[in-house]
Amino acid sequence: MTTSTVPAPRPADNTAATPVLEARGVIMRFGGLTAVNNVDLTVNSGEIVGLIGPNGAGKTTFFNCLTGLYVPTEGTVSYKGTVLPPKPHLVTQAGIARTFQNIRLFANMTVLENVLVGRHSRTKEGLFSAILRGPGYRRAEAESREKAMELLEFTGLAAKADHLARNLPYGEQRKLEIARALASDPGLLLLDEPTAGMNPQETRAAEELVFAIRDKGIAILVIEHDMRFIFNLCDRTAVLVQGQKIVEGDRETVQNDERVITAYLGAPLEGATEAAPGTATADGTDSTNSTEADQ
Ligand SMILES: Nc1ncnc2c1ncn2[C@@H]1O[C@H](COP(=O)(O)OP(=O)(O)OP(=O)(O)O)[C@@H](O)[C@H]1O
Repeated sequence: MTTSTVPAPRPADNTAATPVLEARGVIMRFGGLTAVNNVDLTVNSGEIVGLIGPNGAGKTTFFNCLTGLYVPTEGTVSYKGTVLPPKPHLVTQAGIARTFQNIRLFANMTVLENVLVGRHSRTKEGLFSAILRGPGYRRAEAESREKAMELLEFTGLAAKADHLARNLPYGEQRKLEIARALASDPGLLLLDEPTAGMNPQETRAAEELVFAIRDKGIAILVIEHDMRFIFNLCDRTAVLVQGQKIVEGDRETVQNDERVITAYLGAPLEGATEAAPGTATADGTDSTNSTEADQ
């Protein structure tokens, strides 16, 4: 298996780690298809946890269950000990933010405005006031702008605050999505393929950004097909195959697990030399350049 050239920085002190996210027995069925099958997953404070698996394994569906976009057929999702109602705005208010596999920015709004929209769950004024600059907006404007600019500084986008989002290069659009997610002051950030479509330089910058977010005290759960990214970053990685979590553990545990190798190479193994199209191999090489699917 390929080894990383970049040692993974770890939290200075994770001894007082407490569960931030606890998913218990999550099942999501679509008719006769069980896309997520009885998955348990915990993310502790200070952790970066990876979620990997071949295309169609149920990763994004699981994220959608965690964030209230889908109501799980069975199971519970708790944030800091409280079971969450499956409603996206309540999940965001509770402290979970996410990015999507496909970029979902307001293309004709500025970079700053996009972050301000992400802030609306933490202000009384809300989305429309932020867009229309109504009376309530003025009262909260200074504080929200200050916070948004801080986030743009943090993500390296401050110089482009007044640019239209659609004019940003791809890698910066992904950063902006993260800045917008951070604007809701989350305790847990879910990243769905944050490096999809990025070049190696942008991917490396994204790694740095994820570490910096973790160092701010925000726990992270990340879906990625780029195994180098996952194994550089994550304290633990869970592997989903056909909706089931087949293994969870550190890099060595996952990389050496026969079930993971089989899942990525496909069965039967005899004579198999390539991963299925659109998947990443377990040793960290991609079989195609892009694996994005509309979710
Ligand atoms: N809304 C839906 N209705 C019906 N089936 C769905 C729905 N969403 C997802 N599925 C199915 O559930 C399974 C899991 O899909 P999902 O997108 O969660 O996989 P994934 O692991 O995120 O894949 P990828 O890595 O390609 O993004 C697939 O068979 C998919 O077709």
